[in-house]
Amino acid sequence: TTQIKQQLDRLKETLRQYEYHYHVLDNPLVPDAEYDRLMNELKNLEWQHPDLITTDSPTQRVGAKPLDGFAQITHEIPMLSLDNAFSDDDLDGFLRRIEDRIPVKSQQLEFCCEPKLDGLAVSILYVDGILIQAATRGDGNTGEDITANIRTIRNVPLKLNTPNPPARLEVRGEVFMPQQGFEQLNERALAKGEKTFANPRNAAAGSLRQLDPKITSQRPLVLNAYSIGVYESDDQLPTGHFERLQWLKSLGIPVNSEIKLAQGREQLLAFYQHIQQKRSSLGYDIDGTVLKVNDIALQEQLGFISKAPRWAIAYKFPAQEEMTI
Ligand SMILES: Cc1ccc2cc(C(N)=O)cc(O)c2n1
Repeated sequence: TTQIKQQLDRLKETLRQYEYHYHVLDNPLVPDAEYDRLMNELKNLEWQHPDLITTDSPTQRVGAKPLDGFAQITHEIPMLSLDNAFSDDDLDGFLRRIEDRIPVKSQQLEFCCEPKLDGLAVSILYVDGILIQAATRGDGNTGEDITANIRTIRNVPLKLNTPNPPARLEVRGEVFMPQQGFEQLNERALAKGEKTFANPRNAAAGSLRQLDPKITSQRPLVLNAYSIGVYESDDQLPTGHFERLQWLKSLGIPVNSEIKLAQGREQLLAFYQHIQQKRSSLGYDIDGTVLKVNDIALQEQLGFISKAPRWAIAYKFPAQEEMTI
């Protein structure tokens, strides 16, 4: 069966590369028909040799049966929320509080800037490069085990795209539902006389809280990573947050394409205005931007205020007039 094993490994690795290029690099290598053909070839071969099926196979995204409930998971490192800014003055207060604590003028400081995705924060643990466990943020200290549901999200890799993975890597990110998928889901629900969701965030939350992964698997969910939690490896991580996110992307973890480095107050405001102008054309809901001191050593010096980091701020947009349908 070594012959069969080699054939299975080749098929799995090829499908993983196709998924990486399609979902993470946004640059498909082959037409969907070719991807589907290979996936069916792998499914048939695994059906003939069920004993050779591995948990990281691209065919193993949808769990067998529905759960009775969700187990609780305690986060080794608390998942904290962000302090908010609602005006340029609030942003200036954030910058001043940083300058009060570290001997660096904010004009010289580099920030990692990103759109603030309006979804649910999750934690995904990879051990030796294999997806082992996933949890909701919950109250920041304990969340729900949603591993079976996270596995169904097509842009979440079941195996990291590297020959020497870290012993343990916890990826933190936001799971959201793009607007188009949300509208199609509600149309289908209406047609079937089922309940509709008020907004994409509720739809994403409802989809992740499904006890039956087969239902979650049919929901158009997307993950975008935004930070690293637990990390155990012989290799050091990059010393900047932006560089860490690019490293995650090289491992096959999807990262939002709008994330940029900015230096000083003017460039922060320019990023905020740039994203605000793009907001209606992004294709997914955001409620502002997240601006983080990029240098990890400085983040550690700045630490956290009670529950939110002193080194990051969510600069939110004014509430949009809700469309009354
Ligand atoms: C530390 C932290 C906490 C919550 C976050 C939430 C988002 C988000 N909703 O996009 C992005 C981030 O970079 C975050 N960063």
